Amino acid sequence: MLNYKRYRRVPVVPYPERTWPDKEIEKAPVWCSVDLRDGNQALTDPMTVEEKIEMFQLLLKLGFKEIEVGFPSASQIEYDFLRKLVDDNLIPDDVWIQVLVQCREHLVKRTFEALDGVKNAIVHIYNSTSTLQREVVFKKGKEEIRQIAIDGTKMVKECAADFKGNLRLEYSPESFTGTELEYALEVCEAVCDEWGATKDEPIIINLPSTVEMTTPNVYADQIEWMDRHFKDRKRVILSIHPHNDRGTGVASCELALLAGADRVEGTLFGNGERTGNLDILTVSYNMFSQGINPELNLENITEIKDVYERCCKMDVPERHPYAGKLVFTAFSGSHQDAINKGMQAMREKKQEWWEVPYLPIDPSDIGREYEPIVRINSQSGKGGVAFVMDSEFGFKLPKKMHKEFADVIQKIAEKQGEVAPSTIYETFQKEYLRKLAPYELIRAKAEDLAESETEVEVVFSSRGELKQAKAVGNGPLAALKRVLAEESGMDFKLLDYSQHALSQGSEAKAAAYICLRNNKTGKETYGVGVSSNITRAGFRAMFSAVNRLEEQE
Ligand SMILES: CC(=O)SCCNC(=O)CCNC(=O)[C@H](O)C(C)(C)COP(=O)(O)OP(=O)(O)OC[C@H]1O[C@@H](n2cnc3c(N)ncnc32)[C@H](O)[C@@H]1OP(=O)(O)O
Ligand SMILES: CC(C)C(=O)C(=O)O
Ligand SMILES: [Mg+2]
Repeated sequence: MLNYKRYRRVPVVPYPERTWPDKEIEKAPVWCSVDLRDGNQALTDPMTVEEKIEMFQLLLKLGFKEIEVGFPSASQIEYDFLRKLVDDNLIPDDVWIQVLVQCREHLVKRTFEALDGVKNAIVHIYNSTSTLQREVVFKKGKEEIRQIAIDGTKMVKECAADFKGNLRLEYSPESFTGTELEYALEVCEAVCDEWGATKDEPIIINLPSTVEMTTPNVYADQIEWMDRHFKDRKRVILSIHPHNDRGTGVASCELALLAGADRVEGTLFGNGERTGNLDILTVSYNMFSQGINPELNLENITEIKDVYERCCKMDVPERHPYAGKLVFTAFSGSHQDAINKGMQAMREKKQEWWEVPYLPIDPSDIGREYEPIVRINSQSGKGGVAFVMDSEFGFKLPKKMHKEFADVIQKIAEKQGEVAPSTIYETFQKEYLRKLAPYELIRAKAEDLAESETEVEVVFSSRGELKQAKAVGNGPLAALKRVLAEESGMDFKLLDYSQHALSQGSEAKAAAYICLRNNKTGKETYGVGVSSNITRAGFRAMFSAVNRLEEQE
């Protein structure tokens, strides 16, 4: 039996004054990417300097203005990377470079050496404040732990005196979510005071869920509580740094934004320690899907994914929100049908806003235009097959024909699994366009004899024998029907005819669809013809339908 009794419930914060549940996200926060630090420190194979540069360039392209580039005092690579950014002049003037360091003197000094020449720097210090870490890691009481934070602030202050660029301090009470709120506030206020933070020179107070321990509403309560208890809220930029241990990092972030956070730290695709950091892309695309400008350049998710996979040597899972290979694809019949109808309705209404069942956003808005929205397997239905024929090949099958053709594809799917669009098209050709026996049209001529009287003269092959025949009808198709009824000996009725252009311009082709019913058996079938000449397309469709009827007899 699962030994759940080994675990204790994390106490929630009693905070009935909370206001966040009535709020909405209305604008993007300040984003800070921690890919090159928190993401990088969690990789099996941390990024090389070259990979870090490629990732840095991507982050700039995406529009991040605050980027935590590493922990320069931790290793030579981290140090060298920051130096390369400075020496090669790779940092735009409007970008803040953030670096993480423990509250230890030699590390802070080394960090400032690495920062020499940076125009805008955020020095991020941290120490763990949680009950557990105080006891088992630091073996120190509250006073001493608070002193680590104050001492760290002093160390930064000292080094800052000689720093030439703009400098901002960030302080994180690491493992904030495992810390008593009053105590976390006390430590943060001590840091703010020591630093001398003011409204004009604010400090970043970053409240991480270093380990996600509770449901997102509890994190939101913790953030709102802090937001409303700072002595001087204006001197604080309230930042959050959610992790994703319970798989609810995105929800935690969104609720914490409602609760008053100004700034969000996270990574692309949620890379980071254990189950990762907050996925900034998902939160941003969620905003975008609600008509809010995420203030990041996210038009090409495929490029973002490529760079991420190359630099981090990790794969984005197929079901990952917005980026996963399968997230805009429907396999199941009712979804495909609804998507097909929704897209059609959008086109017909010429509607500006996006509203398609099962597709929260238009995949092409984020660079996902080349992947199929609909893929066919044995769970698919007629709407899906019709969608593929239309979107991939331009054939707008008449509604009544959807089932007939989908039944053919279903049999293939049941035998072999997924059916690729190319196979669907080959089957369509085999079943309709190249259904050339026993009767094949060679050539035909139609001449109007009177207002509703047309004579058709047709040369065709019948079971391999070349034949010629003439007939009159109230239109070319009616006349041709007579020829083929005579030749086949079948009694059939023309139930439906439709056509549409397949392509534009001088090479334009038309597709024609004809539905016949065999009066003896009651069976109905479609035939399809394509030609640059609309009458010939109709004739071909008639031959195709008659051949299919005869096959069924
Ligand atoms: C939640 C997070 O993501 S926090 C960031 C974590 N990231 C990293 O640690 C990656 C980079 N870190 C490193 O490369 C190394 O840890 C270094 C270079 C920073 C430090 O290396 P070392 O001093 O050799 O080892 P280590 O990190 O184990 O040091 C632990 C000591 O620092 C103390 N310490 C840990 N964190 C802090 C802190 N934030 N401030 C002050 N002291 C700290 C510990 O109590 C311990 O002290 P002790 O030696 O008296 O027991
Ligand atoms: C350094 C801090 C902010 C951190 O990464 C965490 O607590 O997760
Ligand atoms: Mg972290």
